[in-house]
Amino acid sequence: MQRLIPVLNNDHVSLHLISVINTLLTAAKEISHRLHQGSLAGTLGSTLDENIQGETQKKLDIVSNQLIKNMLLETNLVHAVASEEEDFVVMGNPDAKYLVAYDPLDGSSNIDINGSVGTIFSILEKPKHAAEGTELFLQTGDEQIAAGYILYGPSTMLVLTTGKGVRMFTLDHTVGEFLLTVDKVTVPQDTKEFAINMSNRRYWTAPMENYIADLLLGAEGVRKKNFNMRWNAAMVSDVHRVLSRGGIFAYPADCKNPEKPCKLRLMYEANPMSFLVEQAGGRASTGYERIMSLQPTDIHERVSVLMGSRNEVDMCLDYYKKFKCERPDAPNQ
Ligand SMILES: O=P(O)(O)OC[C@H]1O[C@](O)(COP(=O)(O)O)[C@@H](O)[C@@H]1O
Ligand SMILES: [Mg+2]
Ligand SMILES: [Mg+2]
Repeated sequence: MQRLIPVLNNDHVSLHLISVINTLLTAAKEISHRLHQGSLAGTLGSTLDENIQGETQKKLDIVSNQLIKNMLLETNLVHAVASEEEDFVVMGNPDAKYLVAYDPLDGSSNIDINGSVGTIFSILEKPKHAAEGTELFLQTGDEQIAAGYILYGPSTMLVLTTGKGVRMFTLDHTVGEFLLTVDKVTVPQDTKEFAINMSNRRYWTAPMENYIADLLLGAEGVRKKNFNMRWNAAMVSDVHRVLSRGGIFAYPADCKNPEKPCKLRLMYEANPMSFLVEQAGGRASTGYERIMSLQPTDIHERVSVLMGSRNEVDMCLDYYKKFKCERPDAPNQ
């Protein structure tokens, strides 16, 4: 089985970018180890702090964030980082060209129940025009030069794209290396599986309400087939299932809280996952726009997300065209 670095060398990925990715993996191996130790490592549970988005931080959110940030900045190859757990952009080497946006621990409500969690990352280059701080990161998803996630499940996996398809690697704990296990990830175009938090149903807008209602009618309804539902409450593991066997994953804008119509973050959740899904032949949209075409306005902004099997996402988008309604999210909110 091939190791990560020769695979990236074969793809002509620059040595500096390989080094940045490898540094993320060094941090991920440490996070994986701490997760495996569970309560024994003394790092489970919550802190008394909240992040800038008002969410309670788990101890492992903080530990994972520190590990990734410190290791990336120590390479001297990173110009700046933006993290879910950092209020502001953290500057690194002024002469370096890489920008890394990351969600250090995704699905963190799963930590205390020994469920799957992950780390998501998106790598950009410093823009050609002069920019500082937040402004550096305000680039569309199409500008990403690499993106991926590490899934800490029964095995620890890296799923990576550098714009030449998607590959999956599995951490071999005996040698401490990520080995190539799926060379060309392809999302099946059709599916009978959907992933959405059904408890939000009463807050959905008409397009999603009607789309899911038709899925639930199964073989007796207009879709003429039975659908199954899965929800892990960790985007990494829900999208991993979609990349592995197809499906549609949705966290749409809703009317639950007018101050916060969307849950998932554009820069370090939606964009990197969209890059992977599109590179694997799937589709990623807000319901109205292609996610990777959105012009970000803030590093922590949130966005409506529908992604997965191409034909199923297109079917869902037909409902967005058919059922006109007021959008709870203004574009780019
Ligand atoms: O709790 P809900 O509404 O099911 O939301 C689950 C979603 O929230 C998230 O956990 C948010 O990520 P964080 O844990 O990084 O804040 C996603 O991974 C997941 O898809
Ligand atoms: Mg997350
Ligand atoms: Mg997180």
